[in-house]
Amino acid sequence: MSLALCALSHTPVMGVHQPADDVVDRVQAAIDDARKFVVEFDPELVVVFAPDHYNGFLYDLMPSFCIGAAATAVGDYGTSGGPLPVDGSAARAFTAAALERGVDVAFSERMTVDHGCVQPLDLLFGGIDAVPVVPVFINCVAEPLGPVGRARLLGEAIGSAAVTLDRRVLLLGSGGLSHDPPVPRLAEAPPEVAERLIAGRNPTPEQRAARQARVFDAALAYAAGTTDLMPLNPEWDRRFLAVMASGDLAQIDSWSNESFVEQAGHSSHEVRTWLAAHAALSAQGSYEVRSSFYEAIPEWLAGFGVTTAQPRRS
Ligand SMILES: O=C(O)CCc1cccc(O)c1O
Ligand SMILES: [Fe+2]
Repeated sequence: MSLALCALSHTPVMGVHQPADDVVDRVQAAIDDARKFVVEFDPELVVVFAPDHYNGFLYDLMPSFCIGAAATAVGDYGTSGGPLPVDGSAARAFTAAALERGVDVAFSERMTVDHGCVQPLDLLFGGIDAVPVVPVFINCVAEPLGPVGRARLLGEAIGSAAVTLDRRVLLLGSGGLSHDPPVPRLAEAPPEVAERLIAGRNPTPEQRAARQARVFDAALAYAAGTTDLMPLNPEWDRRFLAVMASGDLAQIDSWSNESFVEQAGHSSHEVRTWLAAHAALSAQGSYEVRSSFYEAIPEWLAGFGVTTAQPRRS
């Protein structure tokens, strides 16, 4: 009956094409601090709210949300691969709680996750084997998306079930903030790309390498200012972080899906993972942000944030 939160951006370009040393040092310090917080909290279960990038969830069947009772990581971008130590009974309890509250979450006994889920586990725990997890997929890229407020309700439902467990549960959000990396979109895709978005599960190593190289190349060009990808939006990012810190999460319900895309890029929808994690934390009562790091890092194609939060001590 104890919750804590860590939310952070993920980016596969980290460690591949680095920004200036002082930026890397500040990010490292923020992650080290978050790791210290997590180690001290000593979670017995980690709920990872994560997006997917057409590795586990494709257009052959695209849910808005999915809770995994068993899961395997694809190991993209050098992140850890293989089976996750999923707590299946917690996953089933969270699913039942969400359904009970009218959030029609999908459920998987064989989920596939990618760097969106695994990078924060690698950064905070040094791998995927350290602590039992429940992966919670939130669709953040595959349009059409439901209204953002639904992610808040999903988080509240899972948090309300998590507080009834007699365990220390870390709520981990992965993604965002403002960013618009070159993720293909079905509406604009030529037939062969559309086919991959619908049915391109398990690419060959060569296909995966080519995709990853395209993202790395885009990052170099973006940092050099030679792309038409939209700029990061630190102002929007700080506004979002302020809402998360305020605890008044329902404010976000009035942010239209179009406004996310226009102001902060298509992949800014990944902040739905932050919203769900904060909403889950609120199930234990009011909370306080313990630490908050933010920096716009074009070299990594990301507005990069790291937040830790805990229930308010009265
Ligand atoms: O592989 C992909 O499709 C996208 C990779 C990617 C790049 C920058 C920021 C992200 O959050 C991200 O996920
Ligand atoms: Fe992402």
